[in-house]
Amino acid sequence: MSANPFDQPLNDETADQERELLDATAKILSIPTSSLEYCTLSVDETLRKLETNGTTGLPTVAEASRRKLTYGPNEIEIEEDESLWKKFLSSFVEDRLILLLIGSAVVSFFMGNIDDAISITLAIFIVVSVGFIQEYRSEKSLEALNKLVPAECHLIRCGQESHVLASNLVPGDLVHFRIGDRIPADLRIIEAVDLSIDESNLTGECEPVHKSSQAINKESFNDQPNSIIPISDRTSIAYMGTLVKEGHGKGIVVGTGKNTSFGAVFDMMSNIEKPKTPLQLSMDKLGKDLSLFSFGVIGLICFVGILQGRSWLEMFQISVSLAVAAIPEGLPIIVTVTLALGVLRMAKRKAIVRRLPSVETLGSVNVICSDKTGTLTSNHMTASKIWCLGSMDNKSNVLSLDKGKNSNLKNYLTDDVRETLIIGNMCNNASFSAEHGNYLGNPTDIALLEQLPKFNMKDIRHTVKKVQEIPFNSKRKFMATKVVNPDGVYTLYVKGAFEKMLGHCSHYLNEKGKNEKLTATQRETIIEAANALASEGLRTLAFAKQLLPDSPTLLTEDSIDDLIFTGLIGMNDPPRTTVKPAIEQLLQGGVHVIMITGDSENTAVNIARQIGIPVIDPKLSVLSGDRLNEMTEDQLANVIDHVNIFARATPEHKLNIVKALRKRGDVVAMTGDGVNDAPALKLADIGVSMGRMGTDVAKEASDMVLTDDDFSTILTAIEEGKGIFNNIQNFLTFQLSTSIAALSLIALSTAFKLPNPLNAMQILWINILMDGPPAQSLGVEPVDHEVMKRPPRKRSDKILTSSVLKRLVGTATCIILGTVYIFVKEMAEDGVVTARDTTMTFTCFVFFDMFNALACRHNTKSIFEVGFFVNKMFNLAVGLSLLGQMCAIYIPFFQSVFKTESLSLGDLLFLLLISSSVFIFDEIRKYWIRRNDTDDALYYSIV
Ligand SMILES: Nc1ncnc2c1ncn2[C@@H]1O[C@H](COP(=O)(O)OP(=O)(O)OP(=O)(O)O)[C@@H](O)[C@H]1O
Ligand SMILES: [Ca+2]
Repeated sequence: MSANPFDQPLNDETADQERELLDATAKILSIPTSSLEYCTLSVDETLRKLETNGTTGLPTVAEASRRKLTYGPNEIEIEEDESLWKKFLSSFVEDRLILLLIGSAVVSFFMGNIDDAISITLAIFIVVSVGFIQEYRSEKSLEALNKLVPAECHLIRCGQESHVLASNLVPGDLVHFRIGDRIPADLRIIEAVDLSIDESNLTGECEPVHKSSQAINKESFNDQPNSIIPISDRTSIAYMGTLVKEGHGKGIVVGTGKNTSFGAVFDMMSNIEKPKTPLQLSMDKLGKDLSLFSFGVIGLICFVGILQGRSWLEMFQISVSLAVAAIPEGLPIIVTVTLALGVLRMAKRKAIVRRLPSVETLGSVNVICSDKTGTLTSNHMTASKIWCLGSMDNKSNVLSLDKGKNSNLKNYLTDDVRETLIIGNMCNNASFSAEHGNYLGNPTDIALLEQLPKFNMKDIRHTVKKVQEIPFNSKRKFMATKVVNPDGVYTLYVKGAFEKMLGHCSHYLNEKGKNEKLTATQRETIIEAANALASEGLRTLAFAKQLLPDSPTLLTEDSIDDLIFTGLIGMNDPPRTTVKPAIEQLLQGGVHVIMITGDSENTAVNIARQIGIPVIDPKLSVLSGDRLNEMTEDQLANVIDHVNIFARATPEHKLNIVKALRKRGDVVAMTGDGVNDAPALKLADIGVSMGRMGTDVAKEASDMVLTDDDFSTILTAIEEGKGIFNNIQNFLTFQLSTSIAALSLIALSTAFKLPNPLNAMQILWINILMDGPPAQSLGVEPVDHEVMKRPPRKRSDKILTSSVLKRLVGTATCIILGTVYIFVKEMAEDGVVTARDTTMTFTCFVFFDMFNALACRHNTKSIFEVGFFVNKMFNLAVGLSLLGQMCAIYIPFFQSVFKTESLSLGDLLFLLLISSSVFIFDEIRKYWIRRNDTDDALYYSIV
């Protein structure tokens, strides 16, 4: 186990890619930016130079607006690098098959087949346009994804503190940041408490960098090239986009938007193509395999055709069009568009996917690990009970604070209660925002400040001087502040988890304000009282203090000892209302739900029971951090099956639990909001963070952000994920069956020495239907809510399962038989192939295709059950396709292009009758599957 879970390398592959990138970034970062200048200036010099104030920020709003005009908003824009036209034109030459088609048009032209030349040119234009529009859409929707989570920050301007969008910042602004925040601009740090910042996304250095307000001595970097201080040595600068891993501080904005180091690298990053998702990769591979196969078949057809003495130009045209049609070149694009549209749909349902591959993984999740505070509960703390040893002496005697906002509890203010409240006040970093009319900061801290008025007490932090702070973090589980009173007396105030604190307490404060030695029985009483509070689901904090001789020595974590215990406060943080039903549904769908919390065992068990996480026997189902420390990874993997709750977990424990689960082959989703969740969020197959109350660090580490902070949104996301996967399977069935049918049709007619049933133009039209709108519309089929009742898909499961293949071959056979029947029947009537014959065959194939598309809208459910009107885009696409087909048959211009002629209404009806067979057969198949309810019905293997 590594001491610092943040610096564990998470993935070797990405590490390699990152390294490459970083070499390039290093170059860019050596270009001077404002941070280079300001890191060597003192705090005062910085303030003077930027004409701002270190406590109140910029003096006037007007000044801020003026600067915004000069420097622009604090945003990094991506510039469009190529014009649309250029992109469109280049797509003609990028595809080799299209080039071949153009070649064949040119050849036709010179051979005097002007008709053909025009038709093929037109077809090429349509094929390329449809492809281009789809690709453009996919790009646009991917771009839209990047804008979904805007950055925010704590700004102090004209003495007012507020929470604003980071884009509002201008140079000279004063900002406040704390553990878990993302730095909103390049800042010159003017105040730092135990501050370390993770700059790995800028420098690649995993170890967080310790930062302070100390100016850098320029002289010591004279040996560097151009005497430039390396970016990682500017320790008085906090860079935009980096993450606060420890402590808190204040800084003055010195660079915004493009004038930041992040802005400089971002420009470069935006030109780098995103890695493809596993699904996209496997689609690419499938596409390649199919191409190879099709080329083989087409080559054979062409060869046999020429041997039979057919016109080589005709064979060439047919082959190339067949290649265009049979090769599902649109497949990867449709997959991307489907993923991207799905992701946008999820965004509307409040789940923002930050990494596309997660969508595929969502359907396979079989374990959800969730942190408690802030995820299952809302992290809106209210101090609800207070207990002090002196005034209340046994555990059942507690002072309840939930008596309404205006209640007066002054009469209960014994000395130990007062001191406990004072510690809660002193050992506190929340601040009041006049603009918002409430406190900003850590919810625990806020809850403590909100109690003061009930006792007629005031925030007295301004009356003392804070000299040192050991900030709270999840590993330490306490916070300490050292202050000096006006009379020169130093006092240490400590608050934190009671297990951590009690060991360091030697005395307690009695109700009269006297220190007394703690006896063993009294310790027991404190533990009992703490457990009693926790068993009610309250988050329990202990409070203690110590008078220090006026020693200037710096306090360390280990030197804290010999404290005076004053009391306990139980905080209420009820579960979110939507959590319980969500967990119920998850359990029903075969997903194992585990709570991992930094809170105590009793609190965790109480909350778990409230939200329906099964805790049958607390001895077996609950594991605490201490016991986790003693276990090896294998032991952990063994017990994890029956453990539902991990309590008093550190960030490292959270990470190890996820690791152990993944090692067993589970597909793990981890949900969390805090800095303590970040490493686990990153390691999980899907990290899910809370968008509103969650920290930036957690959001940064996660794959998905829930914008409404609602745990149950995960259900929606999983549902969409499963739905998207089904849709991809469906349009794959559609595309491949059409492709196989077209290919086989030409192959058969060649083999049996029949004339070609479809000409080149017709094949290209079919290609547009198959690769274009109808296929795409299958990708946006609304989710069937029943997917949630099915078990998760296995990670290793292929997208083309054997049942998909069976269905595909069956459908293709049906289409081939029907079309061949029409062709042979029409031909037999007059013995020669006329325009009417091919028109009939062509129309028959197109009708088949449309019925096939209809059947492919669902893999197991009857369309009558799914409903004909739920997928509007599908109806539109099919409607337009049919309209197009009618144009091809009845409009003279297109008749000459497609070499068709008008059909009678009777003909059309007859064709509809024949082609509906593919739909009817598939309905029968669905009925049969559902009646037998075989594994096939699930389409997936059971986990
Ligand atoms: N601001 C704070 N100051 C001092 N102690 C705190 C503070 N916040 C929390 N604690 C104590 O530390 C404990 C653990 O907190 P931690 O952040 O590790 O997890 P958590 O937020 O309680 O739970 P979860 O991991 O479910 O979010 C809390 O139970 C509480 O006793
Ligand atoms: Ca949390």
